[in-house]
Amino acid sequence: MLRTYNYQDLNTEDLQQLVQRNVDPANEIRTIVEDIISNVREHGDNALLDYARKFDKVQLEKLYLDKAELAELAQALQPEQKEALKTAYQNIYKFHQSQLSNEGKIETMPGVTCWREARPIEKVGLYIPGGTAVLPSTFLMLGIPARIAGCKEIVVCSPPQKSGKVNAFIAYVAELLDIDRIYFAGGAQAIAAMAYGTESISKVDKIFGPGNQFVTKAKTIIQSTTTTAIDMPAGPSEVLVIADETANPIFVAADLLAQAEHGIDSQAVLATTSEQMAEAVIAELNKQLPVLPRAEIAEQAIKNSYAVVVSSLNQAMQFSNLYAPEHLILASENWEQITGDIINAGSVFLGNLTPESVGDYASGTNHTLPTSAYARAYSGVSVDSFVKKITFQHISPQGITNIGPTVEILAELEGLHAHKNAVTVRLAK
Ligand SMILES: NC(=O)c1ccc[n+]([C@@H]2O[C@H](COP(=O)([O-])OP(=O)(O)OC[C@H]3O[C@@H](n4cnc5c(N)ncnc54)[C@H](O)[C@@H]3O)[C@@H](O)[C@H]2O)c1
Ligand SMILES: N[C@H](CO)Cc1c[nH]c[nH+]1
Ligand SMILES: [Zn+2]
Repeated sequence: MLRTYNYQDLNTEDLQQLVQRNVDPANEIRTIVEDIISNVREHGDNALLDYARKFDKVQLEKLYLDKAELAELAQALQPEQKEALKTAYQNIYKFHQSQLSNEGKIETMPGVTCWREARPIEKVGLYIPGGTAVLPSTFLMLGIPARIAGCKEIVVCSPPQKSGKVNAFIAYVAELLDIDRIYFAGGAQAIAAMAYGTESISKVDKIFGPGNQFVTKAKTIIQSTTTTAIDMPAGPSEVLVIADETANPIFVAADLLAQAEHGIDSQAVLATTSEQMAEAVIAELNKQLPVLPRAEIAEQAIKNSYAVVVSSLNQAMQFSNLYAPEHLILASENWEQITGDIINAGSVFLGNLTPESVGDYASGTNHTLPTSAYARAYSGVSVDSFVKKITFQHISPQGITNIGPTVEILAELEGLHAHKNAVTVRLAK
């Protein structure tokens, strides 16, 4: 069920192929998405209504739910469900609030002072996935840092459910976050609407949130064609588990399946130092998978997944750094030996008692993370993602005497005499 490779049999080309995911060689996804984007640009709200009919099978009467409608929907929740969402809210809030740091002022030379201050991005767009599963946890993961950062306008889009509404959990999170409206827009059309604006939806400065291949492709396209920025490419979920002989195969299989159940294009990879462990995990997958309610989805994802047998934890880490997983689980009693070697990963789960699911929901870390090897260069969402850091400098009378001659020489060297003069006129005073 899980393809297994021996690391030592793989050459560099095999490894490169193995770590590739979600490639779109014939540009099929790009072509579909470009067409959706230009349709939304041209037809605005009407295009969104058409796509809701086409992709979400919903005939919408209006494009959003307001605060009163959301509050009414939220009443359907049981007290323990509200409590669970509140606990998650508090933990995520605590962890993200700790990210608000005030950097000190630095005197680079006597009288020359430099510093940075954070300012919120004013208009942000949050995409909350809702195709194969509705994800209120993603709403918390994006809404909390946006609120902590102090963003003025928060536009929220999520695909409409068959009921023509949003689900009660999403409605309750909207209440916790004090959100005024949720727009019914899913997929690439939601991203286009927030990047260009429509009659109802404001154009935003930056779009956040994970999604399927259509959402992710739309984000990467609008990033290069509009002035709207994106958090990162955060596509189909993936996990890489490093397991040695101290791992528990029941836990490892459960962790692989937890990400496999997200979508047929999710990927769950095992890198193990023990052939017996690989066999035991496969036996567990065979037991645990068929009884899952989302077995069909998970089975497809597991077909798209594999195990690699390595000779040491160091070799496992070498492979993991090449793969650059969204989630990395160190299923070993010896995890402390190898954390220092982690170079590329979105979020890391240490030891045998730390399931990835805790990060998905409630430990406090953010679950919006780079996929498809983008963890080589991107970090996951944080409060920093919602602010710009503006640099400041101040030069005192002593400072201009100290730094002025250096700038004059450098400006002269570049042949930029007006630059030099801006210093010279001050030195002459
Ligand atoms: N990386 C992360 O941080 C992270 C976090 C949470 C979820 N995820 C991933 O987000 C994804 C959510 O995907 P989803 O599909 O459930 O929901 P989604 O909201 O991303 O996508 C649903 C929308 O896709 C569009 N769509 C569906 N089929 C289409 C088609 N054939 N052509 C054009 N558009 C189409 C529709 O508009 C639909 O509303 C999953 O893959 C999950 O693994 C990633
Ligand atoms: N694992 C997802 C990120 O890839 C996040 C999530 C939301 N709900 C459950 N899981
Ligand atoms: Zn998950």
